[in-house]
Parts: sequence; structure tokens; C-alpha cells
Amino acid sequence: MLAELTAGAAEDARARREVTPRAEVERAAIAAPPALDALSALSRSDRVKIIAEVKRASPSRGHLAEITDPAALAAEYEIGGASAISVLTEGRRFKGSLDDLRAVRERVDVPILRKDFISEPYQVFEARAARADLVLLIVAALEDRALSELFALSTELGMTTLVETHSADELSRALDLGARLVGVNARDLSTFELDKTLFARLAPTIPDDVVKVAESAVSVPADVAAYREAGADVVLIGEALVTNDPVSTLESFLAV
Ligand SMILES: O=P(O)(O)OC[C@@H](O)[C@@H](O)c1c[nH]c2ccccc12
Repeated sequence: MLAELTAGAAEDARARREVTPRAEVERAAIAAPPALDALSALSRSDRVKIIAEVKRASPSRGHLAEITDPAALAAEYEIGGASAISVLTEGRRFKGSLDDLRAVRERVDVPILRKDFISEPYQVFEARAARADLVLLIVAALEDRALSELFALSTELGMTTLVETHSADELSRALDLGARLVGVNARDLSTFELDKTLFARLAPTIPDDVVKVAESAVSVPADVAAYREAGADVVLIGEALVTNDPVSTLESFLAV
């Protein structure tokens, strides 16, 4: 499934490139106002931080929410205390788009993550041109060479890279890369199985100066508390926020 999602996203990017050539996206990326310092915004603090996700659907959970106004949802996330907003821009299975990200950018002042299946430089330039501050790179989807090229490009464009892992081996590849913001996704993107204790097993092996993000599988405040207890600086949450009142749910998660 991960390979299919990545291939689909690359195909969609090639179609967009037919309309907007790479040179043009590159120019827009370079001309964009500088990215916000997402690493500082997400760095360890005495309270857990949250990246709140704009997520309509997923291949594992199907339809989640009718989000007609992603910017309004993101504004609520900001009011609720989110430190950053994640916008799913994958169109096929997650029903997102870069237009969602652009709309969110118009409305919020916190850093924005482009959440997609990135495998080509074009997608990184697009992220910056749309004024994303962070991009996601999924270790399991990328060979070492592509991973380091995309990481270098994102860094060069002033963005922060969230490097996502799902095993000890992937984690060591992320650390070898020099990633400063590392995610452990509880969901295996190949099988969609959830492993809610994976973060707690891997976190002790992540150096102190790396910002640790626990991704997925939060439904109640106790889940946030457990991730925090296990060493999470940041928790990335989608489904629980789009299927409940965003502001009060965020407040309850931040109060742990
Ligand atoms: O809806 P949840 O279980 O709160 O999960 C959010 C986020 O972690 C999840 O959407 C996610 C994590 N990594 C991804 C990679 C691609 C797409 C989606 C994701």
C-alpha cells in the first residue's frame, strides 16, 4: 500500500508539472516568504505540543469528516493551542490538496506541514511554493539516496523536515541523515496495523537533542499522556480532532 500511495502521489505530481513546469515552481519556492522556524515551535517544553491534522479520509479508516473549509478548521486548531498544523495534500485516498494548504496558510500563523507521499524534488518545491514550513519524508517509502536528496533540498529551502519512521532500522536511517525532528508512526503504512507501544519502545534510543513526535492512534487524553510519559515532545493527531469538537478536544489533550 505504501508503494502504491507513493507511486500515485508521484503520478499526480507529474500531471501538475505538465501545467506548471518545474522551473516555475522552483522560482515560486525561492520567491516565497521565508519558512517559519518550525523546529523551535515544536521543541521540547514543559508541556506536550500538538500538531493538529486536517484530514478528510484515509485508506485505513475511509471517510472521516466533511471538511468544506479547511482554513476554518485550522483556525480552530490554532485557537485550541496547536503548535503546528498538518495538511494532508494527497488527493486519491486522503482527499486533500495543495489548495487546502494554501487556504490554511492564509488563515493561520503557526507552522504548516505538507503531509504527503513525497518522492520527487518537484513535490518539495511545491510545498515551499505553497508556503509550507515543514515537509514529511517517510523513511519506509524512500531509498537512502532519495531520502538524503529530498532532505537536503527541503533544508536548503529553509524548511524543517519531519522524518517518519516505524522501526528501529528506519529510526537509525533517520538519525544518520541528521534529522532534527523525528516521528514514530504507530500505524504501519504497508499493512495499516497499529502498534500503540512502538513509540515507547523506540523513543529511548533517540538522542535528547532530537525533537520526538509520536504520530497516530490518539483518541482520548490518556493516549496523549502515555505518549508524553514515553518521551514525546510533540503528538500528531488527526482523526480524533476532525471527528470531535476541535477546540475542546485539543484543550483536553493539552491539559494532560
Ligand atoms: O488520524 P490519526 O490516527 O490521529 O493519525 C494522524 C497522523 O499521524 C496520520 O494521519 C499519519 C501519520 N503518518 C502519515 C503518513 C501519511 C499519511 C497519514 C499519516
